[in-house]
Amino acid sequence: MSDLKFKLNTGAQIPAVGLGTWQSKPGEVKAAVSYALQNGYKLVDGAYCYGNEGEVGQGLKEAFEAGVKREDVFVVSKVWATYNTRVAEGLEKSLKSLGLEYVDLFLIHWPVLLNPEGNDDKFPTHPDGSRDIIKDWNHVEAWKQMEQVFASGKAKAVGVCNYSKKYLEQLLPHAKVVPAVNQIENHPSLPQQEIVDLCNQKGIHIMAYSPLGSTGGPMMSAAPVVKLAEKKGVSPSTILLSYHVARGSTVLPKSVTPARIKANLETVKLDAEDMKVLTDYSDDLTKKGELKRYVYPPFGINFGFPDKQ
Ligand SMILES: NC(=O)C1=CN([C@@H]2O[C@H](COP(=O)(O)OP(=O)(O)OC[C@H]3O[C@@H](n4cnc5c(N)ncnc54)[C@H](OP(=O)(O)O)[C@@H]3O)[C@@H](O)[C@H]2O)C=CC1
Ligand SMILES: O=C[C@H](O)[C@@H](O)[C@@H](O)[C@H](O)C(=O)O
Repeated sequence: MSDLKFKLNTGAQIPAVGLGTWQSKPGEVKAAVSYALQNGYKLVDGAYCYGNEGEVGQGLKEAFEAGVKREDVFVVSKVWATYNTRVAEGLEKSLKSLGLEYVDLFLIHWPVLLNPEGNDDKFPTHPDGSRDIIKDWNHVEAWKQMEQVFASGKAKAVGVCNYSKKYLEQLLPHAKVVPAVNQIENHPSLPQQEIVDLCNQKGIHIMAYSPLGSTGGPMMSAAPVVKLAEKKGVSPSTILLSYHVARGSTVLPKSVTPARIKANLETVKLDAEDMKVLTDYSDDLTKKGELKRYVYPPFGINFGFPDKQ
């Protein structure tokens, strides 16, 4: 099902499965990107903050030289929080590293401003080690700049990441361009139904990150996932990835291991009965107050997620 695609509100198509590159180390990520693109992947998800976009660019170049066409690859990058007042500059830096003229999708990585004039380009801190955040900044300002880079044609679509219902409701009344995407952590231990429903209603496509539970893939050992995998005769990772395709979302598994990269492109159809096993699991965790968010960086900000208030 590697050729399965969804439609964005720009009219462009977005692949259902893409390669994640967060924490893919230098020395590994070029090969991972090149291998993925030469083995059926059509989407690569990166970010300035990952510190590896130069190598991601080398992987893209190698794949292009091997015959993969630029127009057949959907490249995603994100503006980092120290660049939220300098979005065009952030995009230029990513384009330069990637060796590209445009990205297919550019996202606000987190709706928070880290001090652009602080003691570090990416992670400025106060003397006590806490993140140097400009507290009175309004995230809608970054969106205004995203609309400008969209108009420039250097980002074929623009969107957000890590937007809760509360943040999206603050943004939408001011948006001339509706975000094409909201990229959020999403898996059966964090279904985020509230924000998924709102995005569906507004025509904002969901990209699901950390689908395996992030580093080490802890979600692969969740009991209902294992049980469903046995029933369907596939691996737990396939179940976790197929869950998003069944929900109409794009899913972003990260791997630098060729066999896993290849395996992660395979999804199976989960019918209503299969999905009920996973939604019952989610509902049970919700009732018990045991939802699990694996990625919650120490910004010290309430982003409005129901599980973190
Ligand atoms: N917008 C945002 O704020 C965020 C975006 N993201 C995006 O989403 C992507 C995916 O999320 P991420 O947090 O990286 O984690 P994932 O949920 O994709 O899990 C990655 C981990 O699972 C392992 N793995 C991958 N495939 C398999 C498999 N088939 N069998 C067993 N183990 C496997 C990987 O190991 P190995 O690599 O060694 O094979 C790695 O340790 C990111 O890389 C990034 O692109 C992620 C977090 C936040
Ligand atoms: O995309 C992945 C994550 O959001 C990652 O970029 C953040 O967790 C970042 O490392 C941070 O510490 O703030």
